[in-house]
Amino acid sequence: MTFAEAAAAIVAAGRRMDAQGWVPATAGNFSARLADGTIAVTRSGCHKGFLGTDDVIRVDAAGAPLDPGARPSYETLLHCGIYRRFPGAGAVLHGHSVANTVLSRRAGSAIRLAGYELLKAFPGGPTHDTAADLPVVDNDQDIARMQAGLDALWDATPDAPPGYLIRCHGVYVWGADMDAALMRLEALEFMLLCELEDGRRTP
Ligand SMILES: CSCCC(=O)C(=O)COP(=O)(O)O
Ligand SMILES: [Zn+2]
Repeated sequence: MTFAEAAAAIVAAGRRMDAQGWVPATAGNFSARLADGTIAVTRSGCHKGFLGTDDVIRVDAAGAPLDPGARPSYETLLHCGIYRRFPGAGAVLHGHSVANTVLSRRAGSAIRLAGYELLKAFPGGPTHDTAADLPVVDNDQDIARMQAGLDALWDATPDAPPGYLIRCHGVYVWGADMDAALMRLEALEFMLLCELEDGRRTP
């Protein structure tokens, strides 16, 4: 994928996520892996529903901007951590929805999603009759330290699903390309909203 293609896909993903209310204020960040191993990632601090292609920045695999004056997402190292660990990851999405934020506040170290038809959007075969334990990690303003915790988690759980929640913060999801990442994110947010609604009805 070229930088221009990645930037266009990132801008479109931002509009789509904003339409769902998943990137309030300046929340969220998105990226795509480029053919040469560098990464296209959103600029820090802008509204992700109104991105232009000049709000997409190129960084190296360690997160350093190729243009030293550019300010990539504060959470760029989490994107780099996903690309480093998962060679099949081509795009990463991060959003702050009500469902993922509320559920992560109540959760322990994982949220079990079981029996949903939409689990077919995740690895594990073409069946709903399965479960995914979505990791929940504590929020930390030290992003490198948070990534070190995620690396330890993935070492211990190599079959973890392609996503995780950060407590009281948001979700990260990835896929082979932007369309696959968006499909997973939509499936995951749907299931999380079901869990939230279910919890509201349960006394
Ligand atoms: C107001 S949102 C706080 C930062 C954050 O969690 C986020 O997703 C956006 O940060 P970025 O640096 O990528 O704009
Ligand atoms: Zn965030």
